[in-house]
Amino acid sequence: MSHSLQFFTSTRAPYLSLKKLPATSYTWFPVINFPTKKHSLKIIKSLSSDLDAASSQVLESGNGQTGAAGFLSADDVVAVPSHVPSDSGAAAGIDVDSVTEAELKENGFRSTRRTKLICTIGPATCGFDQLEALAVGGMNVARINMCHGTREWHKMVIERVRRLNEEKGFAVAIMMDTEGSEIHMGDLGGAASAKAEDGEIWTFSVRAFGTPLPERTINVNYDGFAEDVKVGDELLVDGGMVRFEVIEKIGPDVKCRCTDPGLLLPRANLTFWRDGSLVRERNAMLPTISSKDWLDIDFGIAKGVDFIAVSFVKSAEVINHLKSYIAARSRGSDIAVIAKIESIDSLKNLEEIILASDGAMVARGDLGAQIPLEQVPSAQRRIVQVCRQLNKPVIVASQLLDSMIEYPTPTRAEVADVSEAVRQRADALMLSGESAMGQYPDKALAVLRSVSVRIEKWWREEKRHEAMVLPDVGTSFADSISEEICISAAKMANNLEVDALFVYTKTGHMASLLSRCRPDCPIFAFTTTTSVRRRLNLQWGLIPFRLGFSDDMESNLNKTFSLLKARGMIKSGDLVIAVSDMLQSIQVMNVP
Ligand SMILES: Nc1ncnc2c1ncn2[C@@H]1O[C@H](COP(=O)(O)OP(=O)(O)OP(=O)(O)O)[C@@H](O)[C@H]1O
Ligand SMILES: CC(=O)C(=O)O
Ligand SMILES: [K+]
Ligand SMILES: [Mg+2]
Repeated sequence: MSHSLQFFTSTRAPYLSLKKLPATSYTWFPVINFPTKKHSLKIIKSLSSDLDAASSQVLESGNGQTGAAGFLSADDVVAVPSHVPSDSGAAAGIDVDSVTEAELKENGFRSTRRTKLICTIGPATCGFDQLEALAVGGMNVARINMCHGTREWHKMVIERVRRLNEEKGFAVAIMMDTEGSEIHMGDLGGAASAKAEDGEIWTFSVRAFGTPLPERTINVNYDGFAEDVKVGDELLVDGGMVRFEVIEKIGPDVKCRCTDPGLLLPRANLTFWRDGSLVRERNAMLPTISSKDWLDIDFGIAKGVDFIAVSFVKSAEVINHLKSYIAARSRGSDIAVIAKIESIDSLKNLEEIILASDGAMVARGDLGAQIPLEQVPSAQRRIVQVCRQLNKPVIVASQLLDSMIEYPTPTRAEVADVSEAVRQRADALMLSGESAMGQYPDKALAVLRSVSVRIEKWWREEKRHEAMVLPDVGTSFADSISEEICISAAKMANNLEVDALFVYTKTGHMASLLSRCRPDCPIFAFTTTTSVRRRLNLQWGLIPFRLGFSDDMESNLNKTFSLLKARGMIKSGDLVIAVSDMLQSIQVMNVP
């Protein structure tokens, strides 16, 4: 197969494009930014081996710096494979993914994206190439939702993400999201969806049916359902996507009339309301972590997932319990526990839950089914603020770009919602159905990316940061020193307009303290293990590198400078502030 080489013009410069290859496997490099003549030739040659003779002659005569026989000039942009094999991190002694590297080289430090992006993986994105496209598009964390799919399927996704990291140098972390034991519908007997029309009578039942299910019948997972509901209650599917009114109870069957028609999806969440409030009968006693969840958690520990997100957390106790369970089972590797805030109880006990957790998720889908919708934005704002104060990463999730499940562009309202989450400086934004089963997963990710970068830039330029009181979160004197160092270093970085903050951290703690300050410049976080590197990938503004380093900061810095310089990621004269876990000091220096 030969690939044709094309020029097409844009407002900026002529671009070279490689046809017949998926655009996602390429990174666009401006020619002037090729770090060395040797580097550019290597890239060009590795491409040209696939090109037809005429095009490859053109390319082989080019050196990328001075123009190729009149074809390449300093403003041209060429596509290069987004992973250049000879550039692999391990060989060079430092691991960073090729996408971040290209972004740093192309746009400079200031323009790198600070907000992290999470994609829920589903049927639309579980192929290796699809996962790679998401990683190239900026996915920092892949989420698997244990509500859906089989264990075999989850295993396959985890293995593919790990292989992607190993082969292509990414640090995509894996988040496993538990099912939880709230009330939900069954799987619709295998159907992808079912349409409920206005006025139709449907039966909700706890009885076990064979497949196919009787017509207009829905299974409910909670045995006490028929006893707890009353005639006249309102039954909300997925927080109001479809509504029913309970008209009759016949033993285990509950007959309901559809009052708001819509699409029923498998395993959709169910809530029932009486006199305008959510009814919480015995179901409030259901365990947060069900027996099925414990099996899933064992699976997650065995597979070494990076994060476990716990659905419908009600108290700090369940988080503490899970953390000690993980500590006992997975010696050495520590899996971070994320509390999903999606119930009334979790809002009541917010501070203590977040304090006990390693991070939180504003799970707006279910939250909006439990509290009035108009209260969701203020709850989001409060959760983001508490997390930042307590130094825990926070994720804003659900319906960010819901219309993109079906359409290639977002609504203006969705863009405004994403902008607000970025403006609140949440650590991460999450795609759900948009990436799991939508038509345009890559486009949705690209929207999150471009809106994040734009809003972050605007906010930096306008210097509009909300000054937030950052209380002392350390429990020891040494912790307090680290906090003070990070707060001072971030302030100095802003005032001196430095190019980057460097942090050398074994556990990642010092990096998170710097991230909490949300400085203007990016934070290069150097850590010794790949697992800490992956975990740091959830936190605002951190560019995680894996690097072997010692307690001698002088030699660490020299090593870092020479490695990053060799790869064109920093240059002589760049102003850097360095802090470390080992040495409690702040160093300000120009790259030699
Ligand atoms: N592994 C999967 N297999 C099939 N479909 C999936 C999978 N993961 C997600 N989906 C689809 O994407 C939709 C949105 O995903 P999402 O993770 O938000 O689930 P959810 O059912 O809304 O539950 P949750 O409240 O836990 O987020 C789901 O309703 C489902 O249709
Ligand atoms: C993400 C999730 O669980 C929710 O929004 O409900
Ligand atoms: K879930
Ligand atoms: Mg939920």
